[in-house]
Amino acid sequence: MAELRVRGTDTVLTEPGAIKDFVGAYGLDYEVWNIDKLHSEEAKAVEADTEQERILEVFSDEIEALKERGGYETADVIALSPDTPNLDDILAKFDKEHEHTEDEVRFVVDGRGVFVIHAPDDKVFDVEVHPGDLLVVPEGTWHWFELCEDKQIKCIRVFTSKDGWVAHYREEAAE
Ligand SMILES: CSCCC(=O)C(=O)O
Ligand SMILES: [Fe+2]
Ligand code: NI
Repeated sequence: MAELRVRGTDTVLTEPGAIKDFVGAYGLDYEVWNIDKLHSEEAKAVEADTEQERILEVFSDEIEALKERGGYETADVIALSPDTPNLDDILAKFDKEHEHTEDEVRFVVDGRGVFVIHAPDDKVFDVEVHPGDLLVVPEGTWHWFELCEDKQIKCIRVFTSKDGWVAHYREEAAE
């Protein structure tokens, strides 16, 4: 389950309902999917050419419902680890404050990471996400992303349009 920490305060939320309510006030969405599905006999029997395809198949019901709800079109799986080539270059795209012109929809399959949200009221809060956590950061929300010390995450990403995922950095906006 996720852990939400409000910077500069003692506020730490771990109860999914409390996290959902807190982020909901800023237009974000948080929910928990049954990650155990991935390790079920049924999931293991899923015919797929790649692990990514198997993951997308196992969670196809949840993904389709999400697409329906949010008007999203496509989904893929991103996996980052210390073995990822050019990991630092990839992380450098995520770890500076930025926004997107479409929602950022991430479901954690393995590992963990921290989405740092810079809210319009200047509150800054960390949402550390773990396997089973779904977080939707709505378009236009200023945020950044960091891996934890284990530098490992595997996420389903759901997009409105693949080229929608372009980061618009705060510096650009300041120009
Ligand atoms: C593992 S998803 C990385 C975070 C991201 O896509 C973003 O911040 O735009
Ligand atoms: Fe982002
Ligand atoms: Ni957890």
